[in-house]
Amino acid sequence: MSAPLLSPDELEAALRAIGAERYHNLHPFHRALHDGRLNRAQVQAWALNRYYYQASIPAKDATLLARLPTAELRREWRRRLVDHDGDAPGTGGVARWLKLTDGLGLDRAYVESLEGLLPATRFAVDAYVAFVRDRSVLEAIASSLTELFSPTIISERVAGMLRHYDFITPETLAYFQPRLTQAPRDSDFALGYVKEHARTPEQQQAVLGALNFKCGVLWAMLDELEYAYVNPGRIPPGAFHPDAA
Ligand SMILES: O=C(O)c1cc(C(=O)O)c2c(n1)C(=O)C(=O)c1cc(C(=O)O)[nH]c1-2
Repeated sequence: MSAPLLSPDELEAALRAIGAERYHNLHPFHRALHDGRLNRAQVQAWALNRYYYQASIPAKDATLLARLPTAELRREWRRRLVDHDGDAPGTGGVARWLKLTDGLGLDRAYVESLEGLLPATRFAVDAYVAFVRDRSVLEAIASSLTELFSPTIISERVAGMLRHYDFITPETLAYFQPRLTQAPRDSDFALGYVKEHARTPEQQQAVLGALNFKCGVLWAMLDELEYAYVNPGRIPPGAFHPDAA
């Protein structure tokens, strides 16, 4: 049966339903991270792997920026590059993420070298960048819509980690504070764009597929963190090893 044409609000409801079912706040590794059930080495592994996601976001936004057809859209999207890369050395989200890995006692050169990444982190992040590069502008914009759900998880994470881990301070979690305003601004824009431009059932299904894909990217990263560092705790050869940190 072919998919029905949804009203813009029905499309939004369908997108939100995907988040409610599939967003990575539901993953057991995140639950353990936020509830204080991980040790310092496991938190280090999470931050080290997430660094690759953070560092790749501006590259994925740059590939999309190049394809946006109007100055208005490019102006809107280029803010994301500045948010992540900053406008001077030591500023921006990626630099703030390195404050987190510093605060956890990881060597900065080791983090930036990407040598300790889990294979699935690399595959998942690279797949996200390739998706945004290769799919339609509509799907590329829709794939950023996980950010609709991130303020809730970020609030939970900051409160939970500060409460449960004595090695975490407000300074090390400074990455997250600006995201609480940046993410809603960005996702409101992306949601408005998608509601306006997904006008056929095929386009709407493509948008929903893009969000499903992106939820899978985030979920797959946590699956391998769980497998490697929690249960059964089988670390792939060459990946970050707590004893070596
Ligand atoms: O902490 C999180 O759980 C979380 C999730 C997401 C997301 O849902 O993709 C992003 C971020 N953080 C984030 O910090 C960020 O800069 C970001 C950019 C994007 C994107 O797809 O363009 N997602 C996310």
